[in-house]
Amino acid sequence: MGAQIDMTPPTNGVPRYNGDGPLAHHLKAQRKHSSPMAPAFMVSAPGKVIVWGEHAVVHGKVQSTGTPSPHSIFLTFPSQCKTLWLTRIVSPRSQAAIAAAISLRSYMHVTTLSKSKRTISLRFPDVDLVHTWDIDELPWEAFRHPSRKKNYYSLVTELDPELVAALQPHVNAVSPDRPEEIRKIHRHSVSAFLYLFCSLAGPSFAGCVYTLRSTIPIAAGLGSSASISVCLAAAILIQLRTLSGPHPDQPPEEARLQIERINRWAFVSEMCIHGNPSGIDNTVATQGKAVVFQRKDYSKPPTVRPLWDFPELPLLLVDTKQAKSTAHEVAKVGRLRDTHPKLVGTILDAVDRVTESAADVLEDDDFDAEDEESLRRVGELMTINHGLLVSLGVSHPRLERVRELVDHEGIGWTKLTGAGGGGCSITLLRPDVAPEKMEHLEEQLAEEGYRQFRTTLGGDGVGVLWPAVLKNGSDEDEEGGMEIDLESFLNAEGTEGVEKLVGVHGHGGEREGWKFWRVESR
Ligand SMILES: Nc1ncnc2c1ncn2[C@@H]1O[C@H](COP(=O)(O)OP(=O)(O)O)[C@@H](O)[C@H]1O
Ligand SMILES: C[C@@](O)(CCOP(=O)(O)O)CC(=O)O
Repeated sequence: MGAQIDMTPPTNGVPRYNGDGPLAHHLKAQRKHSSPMAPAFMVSAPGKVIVWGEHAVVHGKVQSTGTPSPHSIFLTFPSQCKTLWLTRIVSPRSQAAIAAAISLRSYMHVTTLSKSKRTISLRFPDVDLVHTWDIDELPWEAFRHPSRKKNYYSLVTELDPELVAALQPHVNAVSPDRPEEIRKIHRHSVSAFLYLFCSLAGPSFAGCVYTLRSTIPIAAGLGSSASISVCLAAAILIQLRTLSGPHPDQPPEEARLQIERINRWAFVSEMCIHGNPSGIDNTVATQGKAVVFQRKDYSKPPTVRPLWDFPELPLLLVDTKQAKSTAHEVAKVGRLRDTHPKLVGTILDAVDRVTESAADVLEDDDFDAEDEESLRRVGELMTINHGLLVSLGVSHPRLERVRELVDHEGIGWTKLTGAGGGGCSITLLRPDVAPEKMEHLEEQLAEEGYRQFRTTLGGDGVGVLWPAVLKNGSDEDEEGGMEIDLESFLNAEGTEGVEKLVGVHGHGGEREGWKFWRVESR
């Protein structure tokens, strides 16, 4: 039997670790010193990209109108502060899009404090946020009122305004002297944390420090907020011992149940950050792999169909650093469709066909991520989707430049991802690309001011490192591994340093220590 986090009631507020190998060795050593404190542990969750179907998923089979009519519904995208009035055309179904996890991730380190320390701290250096609250001063009365009290398995689909109000003084106490644009970012992260913490924990919860570092660019359409939301939800649920995994022998159904529990609370955190999120980003960040999502009824969240067996594919992600506005690009496509309804309708239908074909190819039993022909089919569908997005007018010269450079080197298949008009592009890399070609491309991109990430598509979702001990190629490996303490985590240099210190992937693939809920069906 493999190592696992034990669900049976523990003695000191964290799951027990039950297994052999370096982690068990480390824990035994800890027990010998009879430390009353729970060991530090880590959680991690990925960002995401939209691979096929953006814009069609918004405009497909619905027509945007400038002003509301009695037949309109109000569609809000609070994250982008945008609103659209959409009038439904009689349509049996809307169009779909596919979003997939990427290997850029957030990492959260959780340290439990000694019993006498009754404080909770957040340390989020990426956004320059540090704050400590006294546990006894949090608004427990409001959150534990019988009419409001939630359980770890509750499905919460909207925020309770009274609870939001009860948290306000504790949110407003953060960073009072910082400029408003920074305070806004801090308010989002802090509200998400406090809402989850007060909903799930209680006044007797152990004092702790939650430290987060992320390798995902913030506000670039790569799901950074969902990724931190999943980390927060997973960390607190683990501390509450409400999760039995992950462990290698776990059946996929059990693993999916566990991640659904995390996903529900990550969605609550996303609501604190975005107001009315679709739920796609947190779903992808929790379960990893990819999802097909479709908006059938605009008054409800989209339907989401997981692609549990989506393969891991090599990807070059390029950030144009060109600011984009999702609202602007969505409205632009809406206007184009109003002017040329049939033509644009046909293009949007074609995008839908591409998405459908992609799902078919990827779900085909014969698909092999190592096989050139299989990759070519997926790549071509990306190229076609990009061409259709160009014809909708949502590309940008900076995005076209990336495509041009990649095509010139013959390195892979490129498309813009997300709203376009700037933002990021993704390139599916051909197998066996000559290293010098890759180097040349990377040099050119760097020279022209692009930020680039070598990543993979369709990787793991939420992961757990319990306790926070990893083999890092040091002498300590023989002793079971190196303990990741708060200081080394905070001092890791840049995103590369974070990856090197705690990344879920080492150079030779997955790193021993990190565990994932395995959701694949084969
Ligand atoms: N590394 C991080 N540390 C702290 N908070 C973060 C981090 N990444 C994202 N966030 C939170 O998520 C918000 C970004 O959400 P959003 O603008 O939708 O970007 P994205 O599209 O990347 O999710 C930030 O304002 C912040 O509150
Ligand atoms: C254009 C659209 O289809 C994707 C927008 O993605 P992003 O804001 O770039 O992550 C809009 C949407 O689906 O809400």
